[in-house]
Amino acid sequence: MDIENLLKKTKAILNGHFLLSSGLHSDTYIQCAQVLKYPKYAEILGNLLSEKFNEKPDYIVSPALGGLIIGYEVARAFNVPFLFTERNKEGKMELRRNFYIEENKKVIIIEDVITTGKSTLEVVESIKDFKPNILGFGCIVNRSKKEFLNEYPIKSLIEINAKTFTSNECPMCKNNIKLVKPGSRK
Ligand SMILES: O=P(O)(O)OC[C@H]1O[C@H](OP(=O)(O)OP(=O)(O)O)[C@H](O)[C@@H]1O
Ligand SMILES: O=C(O)c1cc(=O)[nH]c(=O)[nH]1
Repeated sequence: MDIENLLKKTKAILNGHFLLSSGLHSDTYIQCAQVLKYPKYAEILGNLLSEKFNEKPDYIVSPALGGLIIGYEVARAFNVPFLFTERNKEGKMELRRNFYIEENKKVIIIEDVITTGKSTLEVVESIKDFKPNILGFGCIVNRSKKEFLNEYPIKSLIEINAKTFTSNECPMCKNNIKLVKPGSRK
């Protein structure tokens, strides 16, 4: 499947001036909710992402909100439980809702987009007390230009090389283009 074409066709690739989860600015934003709003595409993307891993996990874990749909579809493809983390009032990522992982279980963390990897590593931190055996990270779009995050492999359906800027060096800020914040991080 041509993933770039699918993202374009579903209008998931946006151009403008965006504040990313990491605080960086970019002229490109991949709004995966636009492609994932079609259940058939979500299922196909989940299947394709599951095929990138050669070991079956015991659990898929994703951060809310962006990771929910694709994480669920990858879990469905593997036929394993899907757990999600969410932020508490202080903004700290937590596993809630009585979710737990038995010790030494194989876990894959699934995201919609990885830019800096900060959110993914917050998921790792939030489940570390369960001593998981993390097989790797998966995402629809890898913007990080990395194949590994810490020691773990990043498997993606597409790598997109979109530029990011700090607010000081952002050319869109200099041109007074309105800044849009699509994500949910406070
Ligand atoms: O690799 P990073 O630099 O951490 O950026 C990627 C993260 O940003 C987005 O989430 P966001 O925090 O915007 O929240 P949302 O998914 O709830 O909208 C996305 O869903 C990833 O989780
Ligand atoms: O870094 C982010 O926050 C981010 C970038 C992107 O292209 N899409 C997204 O959902 N989040």
